[in-house]
Formats: sequence, structure tokens, C-alpha cells
Amino acid sequence: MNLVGTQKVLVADDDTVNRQVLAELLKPEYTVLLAKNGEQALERATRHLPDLILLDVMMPDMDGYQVLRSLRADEQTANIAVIFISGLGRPEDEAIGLKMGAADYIAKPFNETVVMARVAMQLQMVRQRRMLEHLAHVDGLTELANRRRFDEVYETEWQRSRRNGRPLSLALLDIDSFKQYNDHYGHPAGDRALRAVARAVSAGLRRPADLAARYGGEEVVLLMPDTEAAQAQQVVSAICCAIAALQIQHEASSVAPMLTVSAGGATLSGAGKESCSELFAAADTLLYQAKKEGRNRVLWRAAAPELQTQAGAHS
Ligand SMILES: Nc1nc2c(ncn2[C@@H]2O[C@H](COP(=O)(O)OP(=O)(O)OP(=O)(O)O)[C@@H](O)[C@H]2O)c(=O)[nH]1
Repeated sequence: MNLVGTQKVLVADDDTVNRQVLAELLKPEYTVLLAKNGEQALERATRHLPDLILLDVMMPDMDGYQVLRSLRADEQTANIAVIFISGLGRPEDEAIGLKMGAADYIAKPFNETVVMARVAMQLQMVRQRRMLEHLAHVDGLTELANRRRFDEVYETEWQRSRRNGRPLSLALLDIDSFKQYNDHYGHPAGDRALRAVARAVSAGLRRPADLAARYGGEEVVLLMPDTEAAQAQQVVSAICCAIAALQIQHEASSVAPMLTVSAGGATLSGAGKESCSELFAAADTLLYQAKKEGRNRVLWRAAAPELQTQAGAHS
């Protein structure tokens, strides 16, 4: 997510001079993209996902209103801020643009200082909105995704898996004897350990579509779209080994002298019929079983029973 760094502005105008003037004006502060008609504006918007579009209203073939409608209809571009910049200077024209969802309206001939001020204001609002969205999706302590974010992504990925007949793997990972850890080393040390576990989990997930979220206190959920059981189990086992390899001392643990985790996982095969909650419950049951069988292990529910292994090698 682009929370820092140069923001991108797309200028869409069929008039070459206008495009050039705006580009020269904006270039010192922003990355500028140019489009000479509505079709190009849509193509550039989808490909580059700019932070803001300065959109001429009157263009041949596809006018600015049509471009805005198409942007709003596509989930990817629906929230891009748009400022109309137009020779139609009547208040009614401005009102139409704003009612359609434009963030602002600038009449031509434009004043350069005013354009810069309005662009800066819109881009500041874009930054603030992104920051709020980011904060709403992230767990403050671990910086993993939070449960709300997980719920959203899980539902989407589950539907995608059903649609495409591709597997979906899910694992629940829980720190062993964490109550004793807190009791022995104190809550701030517990928080530090949780953060270290979260970092190891994030480092162990390689694919862009994978998601790790803090599900509860010391429980992390891992979602691996398009990943078969054996592969997913390998990833989770490697993460569990990496956590043990951190050698976070845990004298009060009944399992090992260092902090360990247990995990339960399940995979929805491409042809599987399970609901979201059934898949989740299957992983949860195996986590419970892993705890019961002595902790510090990964259990996976898969078609082949031989896939169930103990990750106790690192204890
Ligand atoms: N430091 C810290 N501790 C937390 C946080 N969230 C949950 N915990 C602690 O995690 C502990 C979880 O304890 P239990 O559910 O009994 O599990 P456990 O001691 O890990 O035992 P097993 O899971 O059976 O191995 C509780 O003591 C919680 O207070 C947190 O954000 N920070």
C-alpha cells in the first residue's frame, strides 16, 4: 500500500497544451501519468491505480462523465479520487460533476496556484483515508492483519476457491504455555514474544495472496489460497521450527526450554463442499488435538493420513 512516497496523478485531457501545462505544473511534486482520451484514461487508471485523476469533462468518444462512471463500476478503481477540470463553468455543470462523485471541480481557464492547492488537498485526504483503512485492518501489537480483515479476506478467498475449484488451506497457530510465560516473565515480555512470533510467521509466508492475522490473544490464523495440503503443512511446519529456532527462553514451559507453538490445519480441496466455518472448525479441532497430544507440533487434516506429522523434531 502506498502510504509514503510520491503520489501518482493521472491527467486526462484531449487538449495537448492543457496536458503539457498540467504535467509541467505537477511534475516537481508528483509522478504524472498522461492520457489523451477517455479510453486511455481508463486503461492507465486500471494499470497504474493513480491516487488522483484530473479529468477533462469534454473529450471526444468517451467524455469525463462516462470515464467516472466506468471507474466507479470497477472495484479496483472505484475509490480513486477524481477532480473534474472543465470548460463547462456554469454552477449546474459543477453540481452535476460533484453529484456524480467527483471530489472537486475546477473550471477552465484554470489558475495554476489554485490547481496545485486543490490537488494537494485531495491528495492529503487520500493519504489520510489510506492510513485509516490501514489502521482498521491491522492489529496494533503484532502488526499482523486483525480479525476483521481476516474475516473479509477469508470469505472472499473461500468463494474464489469454490468458483475456481482450487484448494484453500487454513491453519491456526497458538503459542504453547503462554499463560506460564506471562506469569514467569511478565506481560511486557509476553508482548515482545508475541511480536517475535508474528515476525516469524510473516517471514514464513512467501506468496502475496497468503495472509496471517492475529485471531485472538496468542492465536494466529494463516490463510493460504491455492495451496495444497502437503505444501501448506510444510510452510506451517517451517514457521513452527523457525519460532523454536528463535530460542526465546521459556523456563516455565512443560514442553521445551524455549517458546514453542502448536498448529492445526485443514485444506479445502478444489472439489470440497465445506463451508467457511466448517473448514475453520476442522483446523481448530486439530489445534486442540495438537495441544492434547503434547503441544509443539503441527497436525493437518488431509485426505492422506500419512500427511499428519509431528513437528516435535525441534523440541
Ligand atoms: N503478553 C500478552 N499475553 C497475552 C496477550 N493476549 C493473550 N495473552 C495471554 O495468553 C495466555 C493464553 O493462555 P491459555 O489460553 O491458558 O493458553 P496457554 O497458557 O498458552 O496454554 P496452551 O495454549 O494450552 O499451551 C493468557 O494468559 C493471556 O493473558 C497479549 O496481547 N499479550
